[in-house]
Amino acid sequence: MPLPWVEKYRPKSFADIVNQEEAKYVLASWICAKFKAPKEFCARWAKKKDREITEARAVLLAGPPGVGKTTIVHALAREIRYELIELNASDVRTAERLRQVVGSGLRESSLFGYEGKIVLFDEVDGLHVKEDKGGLEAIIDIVETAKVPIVMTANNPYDPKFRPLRDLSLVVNLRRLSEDEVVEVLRRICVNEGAKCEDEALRSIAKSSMGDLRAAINDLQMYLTGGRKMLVLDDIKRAGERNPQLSMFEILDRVYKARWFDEARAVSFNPSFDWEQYFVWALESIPVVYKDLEAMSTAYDRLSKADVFIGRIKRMQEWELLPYAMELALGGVSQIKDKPRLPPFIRYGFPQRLLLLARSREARRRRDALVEYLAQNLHVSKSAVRSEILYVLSALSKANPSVVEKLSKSLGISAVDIRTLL
Ligand SMILES: Nc1ncnc2c1ncn2[C@@H]1O[C@H](COP(=O)(O)OP(=O)(O)OP(=O)(O)O)[C@@H](O)[C@H]1O
Repeated sequence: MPLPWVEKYRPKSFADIVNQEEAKYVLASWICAKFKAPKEFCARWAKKKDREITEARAVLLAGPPGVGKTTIVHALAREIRYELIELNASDVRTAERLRQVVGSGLRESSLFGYEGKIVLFDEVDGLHVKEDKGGLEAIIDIVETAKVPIVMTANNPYDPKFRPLRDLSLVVNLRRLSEDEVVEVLRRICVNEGAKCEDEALRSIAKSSMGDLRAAINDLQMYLTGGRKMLVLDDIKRAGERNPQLSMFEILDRVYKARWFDEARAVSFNPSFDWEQYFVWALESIPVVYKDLEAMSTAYDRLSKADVFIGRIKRMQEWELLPYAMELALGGVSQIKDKPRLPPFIRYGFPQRLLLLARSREARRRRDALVEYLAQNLHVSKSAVRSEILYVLSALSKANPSVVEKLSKSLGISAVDIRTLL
């Protein structure tokens, strides 16, 4: 599977982040005033001296989607060589778990030689004040007591429910990117991918992204899937028309807009059709296309039946069953009784699953490093760690959570790192 370009081109340093200078200066000034940070970094970026900034307990980055809120914190952690502890609304949902993760995570030193830790609460506005009351209170509690930098992000922090959190934090607004800025980033990606992209085509993508760089990059990747090296305005206008090298965007469009069963099934005969990718995309596109619950559930039902076939095919290597799976996954998803009228332009999104896989790469890398570390120190093989020791540890730690703490002390590994393994 290709790496999503939003991850591939996620800026690694402050300098690479496009046009959020004010936010960079404020964040850097805050970090440099209150925490340990490299001199060169502070000399370049810490330009603000206002007390409001240098004394704030936490920073709340606010702004529309896809303008770099999460990216700026990742880049900051890298610049100051801090370990990033990233949490989102679902982690925060149970206050207990939050305390566990953040509490011990902040106490112990890290296995990987970082200078410190920085906590990112991503999308705090994803919290529901009623259901997640404990979560919001826990964040406030942590902001009030923590000794490490805490940064939060939100699309809309002005909701009254966040008042207490807002009062404790320095709110930094990130700007929506201009059309020219988006075009500039897209142009650089085209050059890097060795693709010739017409300026007008990039401008058209930028226009419809409305300042959301993530959406624009996803769109560009969709237009250039399958190793295409050329993009002209006509491609964008024509998306959906016949073309032998179909992008996933076009494949989905053809499947959903097919007028009869055979037309949908015929999409699989196209040389660029990749059924494994199609499954991932179809799974997330169904609710985008079918707003009607009945239609949505029928489509999911057919896709799940196709998936049962795929499971059997993989287990028993009975490839002759593949046509049945394809009929269900293509014709079945497309031809639905009383099918609702579809809009002329459907905005398919890049599958979150692929994005998550890319994002969790770092977590997987760490897990591997830890398994190796345990294997070496306990003088057993890595597979023994994975198949036996982790299992025993997980059972023991459920019965008695202090086991993890003890192990953490005797091996000198952070308890959080151990917990990620269990
Ligand atoms: N200012 C920027 N400069 C360079 N790239 C950016 C910028 N903003 C966004 N991007 C690109 O868009 C992707 C998404 O950005 P990011 O996840 O930081 O957005 P966000 O503001 O946190 O959005 P959301 O609120 O939806 O989480 C990044 O991986 C990066 O490729």
